[in-house]
Amino acid sequence: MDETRDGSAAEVLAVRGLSFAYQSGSPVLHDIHLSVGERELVAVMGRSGSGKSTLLRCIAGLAEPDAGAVLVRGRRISGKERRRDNAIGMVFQQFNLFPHRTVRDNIVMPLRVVDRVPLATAVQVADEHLEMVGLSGLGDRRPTTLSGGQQQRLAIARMLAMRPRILLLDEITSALDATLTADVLAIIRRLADTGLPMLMVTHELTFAKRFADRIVVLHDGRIVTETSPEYEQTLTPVTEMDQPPNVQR
Ligand SMILES: Nc1ncnc2c1ncn2[C@@H]1O[C@H](COP(=O)(O)OP(=O)(O)OP(=O)(O)O)[C@@H](O)[C@H]1O
Repeated sequence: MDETRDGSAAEVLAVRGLSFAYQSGSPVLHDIHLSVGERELVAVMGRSGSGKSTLLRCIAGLAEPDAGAVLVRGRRISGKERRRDNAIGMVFQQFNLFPHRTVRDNIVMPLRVVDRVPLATAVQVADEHLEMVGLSGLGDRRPTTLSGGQQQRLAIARMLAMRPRILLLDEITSALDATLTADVLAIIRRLADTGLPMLMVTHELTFAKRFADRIVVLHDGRIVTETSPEYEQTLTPVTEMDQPPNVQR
């Protein structure tokens, strides 16, 4: 059996020794180790270009690491499997919605095409997920008629409907104002509490401290700090974006 037992029972996602370089350039990620447990929301922070999005893309199977492994509940799975099985869902800063389809169809379509869910079931699942993110009643509208926060919540609902076992969020609130950011992150926090582990890239230290269980800091493709939000002092340099936190490499 293609199985590698390599983590504790509570560990849902484990990244082991992951390294990656784009073909055109020098290495971007170096020997990354991290884990996300049951009901955990882990924030990934770091200055621009430190490798945060690349890390999520490698974990999601959208980029193939040069070394290392990604394990889901202790089982090592290839990038192809991660993409195929919807094991790891990813929501992007750009909402990537279908503008010519209704809000409801934006959820129904991937369910039908990717998971071959019957239409009536897909519609029911879509409406349940719209309600979950506070968008019931808007199913017949076009995404372009929604606010930025509503569009982002639709993108989250669409991914959740695919029932991922882990959710990766790449700067999903960067286009939103502070109030909408807090609204969206409150939904994210509730979902984590219901048992969906998440890894969330963000530049917002205030929100990371408020909503995340742990904060992982990347600098030049290496994890330089892994801490709980209480240890604010170790994170101060990240907000200044001028030097790595003062911790051992
Ligand atoms: N498609 C690509 N081809 C070559 N190099 C890339 C590509 N995408 C990103 N890079 C480089 O990889 C490094 C990490 O980029 P990445 O987007 O992962 O950083 P980031 O921490 O997410 O940045 P930001 O906070 O600005 O989104 C950067 O030096 C970037 O220039």
